[in-house]
Amino acid sequence: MLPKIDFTTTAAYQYLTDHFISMSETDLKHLFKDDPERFKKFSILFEDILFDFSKNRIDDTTLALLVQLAKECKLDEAIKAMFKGNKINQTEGREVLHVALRNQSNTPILVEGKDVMPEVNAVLAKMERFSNAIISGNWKGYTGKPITDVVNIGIGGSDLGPVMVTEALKAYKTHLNLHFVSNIDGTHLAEALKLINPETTLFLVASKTFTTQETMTNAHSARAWFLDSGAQVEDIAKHFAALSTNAKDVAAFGIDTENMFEFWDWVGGRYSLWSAIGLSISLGIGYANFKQLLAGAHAADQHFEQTAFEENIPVILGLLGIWYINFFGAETQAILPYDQYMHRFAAYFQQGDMESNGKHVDRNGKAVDYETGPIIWGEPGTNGQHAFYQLIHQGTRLIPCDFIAPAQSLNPLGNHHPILLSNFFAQTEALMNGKSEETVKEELKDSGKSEEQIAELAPFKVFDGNRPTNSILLKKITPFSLGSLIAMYEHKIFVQGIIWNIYSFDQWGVELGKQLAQKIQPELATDQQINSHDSSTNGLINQYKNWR
Ligand SMILES: O=P(O)(O)OC[C@H]1O[C@@H](O)[C@@H](O)[C@@H](O)[C@@H]1O
Repeated sequence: MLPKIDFTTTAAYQYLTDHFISMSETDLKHLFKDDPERFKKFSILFEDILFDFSKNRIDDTTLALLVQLAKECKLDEAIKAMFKGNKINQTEGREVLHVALRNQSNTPILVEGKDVMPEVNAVLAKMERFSNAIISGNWKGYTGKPITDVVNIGIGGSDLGPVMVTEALKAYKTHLNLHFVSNIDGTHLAEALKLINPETTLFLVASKTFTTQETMTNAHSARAWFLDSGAQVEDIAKHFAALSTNAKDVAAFGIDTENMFEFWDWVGGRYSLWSAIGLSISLGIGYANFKQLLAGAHAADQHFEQTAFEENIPVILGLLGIWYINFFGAETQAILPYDQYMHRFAAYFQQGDMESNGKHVDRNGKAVDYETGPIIWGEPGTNGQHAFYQLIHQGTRLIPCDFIAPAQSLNPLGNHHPILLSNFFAQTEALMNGKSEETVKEELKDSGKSEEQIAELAPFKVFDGNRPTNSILLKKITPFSLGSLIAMYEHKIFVQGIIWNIYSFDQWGVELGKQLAQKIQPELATDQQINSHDSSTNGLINQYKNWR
C-alpha cells in the first residue's frame, strides 16, 4: 500500500512556504552571478542525456527542502512498492508494472507470488518472430503478396504511445508504412483506407479492454472493408492481429488467438507502449530497435530506483513541478522539443500526465485543498516561437518550460541544425535574463528614435525574465535515449502523484462522458425531438436532427 500523507502538513512544506517568500523575490540571473558552480551543481549527466535544471528559481536550500518533502512523503517507500509489484493502483486493485515490461535484467518480478518475467519474455519473443516475418516478407497476405502497410486501430494509450514513438524514431523506419486510426470520426478510417490495399495490409486492433467503442467500431468497419474487397472470412487470420488483455472478446471478433499479443491488467493503458501495444513500433522500426527502446527505459528505471533523490532526474523533475505548481501557482507545464520527429511528445504526455494526475480526491478519499496535475502542452521548436512564445516571454503567467533537443541531427542538412540549436540555447537564456528597460532604451536610441518615441515604446519591449526552464540535451535521438527520456517523464508523474497523495493509475474521470454518450446514441436513432436533457443539450440535439 502507498503511504497516505498530506504533504501540506509536513515540516518541509512549512519550511518551503517560508523559503518561497524570499525565493519569489530572487532573480535567477543573480543566482548565476553569485555562484559560478551553479550549472555544475544543478545539472545531471545520465548516459547520453544532459539534464540541466540550473535555470530554475531554486537555490541549495530549495533543493534540500524539496528532497526533504519527498522523504517525508515516503517517496522511497512508494518507489519500492511499485517495483516490487504491490497493488498500488488501489482503486482498481491492480499492480503497476510497466517497469516489468522493460526489465532487461530479467530479475524476477512477482505478482501474487508468480514471476511475470517468463510471460513478458514469451510475448516479446512472439513479437520478434511476428515482426521479422512481416518485415522480411515471409508473411504473405491472402493473395500471396507481402505486407506493405500496417494500420494500428486503437485510441488513448493504445494509440498515442505508438504514434509518438514511431514518429520520433522515423529515421529508423523499416519499409513498412504505418497508419494510425483512433478517432470514431469515420474520416479517420476513411482517409487511411484510401491509402492502402487490402491484399498487402495488416490491421492491428489495439485495445487493452477490447471493448472501447471507438476502437471496436473502427475495427468492425475495417473488417467489413476487407471482406468487401473480395477476401474471405478465413483470410482475416493473415490480415488482422489483436493486442489486448481480453482473449475472449478477441476470439469473438474473429481474430485467431495465434495472432493475439497479450498483455496484462497490471499495465496501465497510458503506460503500455512497452507491451504488446508496441507491436506497431516493432514493425515500424524493427524489433532490435524496439528492444533498444526497452533497454533505454530500463536504464532510466534503474536510475530512478537506485539514485539518491538529489541526483535523480525524475525525482527532481517532479519536485520542480511541485515547487512551481504549489508555491508559485503555475498552472501549466510546457514541453518543447527542438526536434521535428518529436512533434507528438507533448501530446503523448498530455495523456500520460493529465490522465494520471488530474485528480482532486486524495488517497484518503478526501477532496484536496491544493492544486494537483498541471495542464501539459507544447509544440516543437522553432514553430512554437512564432506562435505562443510571446505569452511565455511577456504574458502574466509563470510557465515552467522543458526544452529538449538532440546535439546531433538525424538529417544534417546544411546549417539547419546549428540554427535550430542556437534557438534552443537562446530561448532559455532569454527567458532567464529578459531585457531591462535600460537596455531597451539604449537599443531604441541606437536605432535613431526620439526621446519621446523611446519613452512611448520602451515599456512594450521590456522582458522581465526570471522565467524558469529545464534543458534536456540528448546526444542524439536513438531508440535507447528516447526510451530513457519517456521513462523519466513517466516517473516524474509518479513522483508528483505520491507527493500530492493521489492515485495516479486509475482514470475514472473518463467514464461519465462515455456513459452519457451511450444514453444519447439511441436518442439519435429517430427524428423525434428530444426533451429528456437540460435545454442546452436538448437544443443542440434537436438542431442536429433538423440539419442532418
Ligand atoms: O486500450 P483500451 O482498453 O481500448 O483503452 C483506451 C483508452 O481508453 C480511455 O478511456 C482511457 O481509459 C485510456 O487510459 C485508455 O488508454
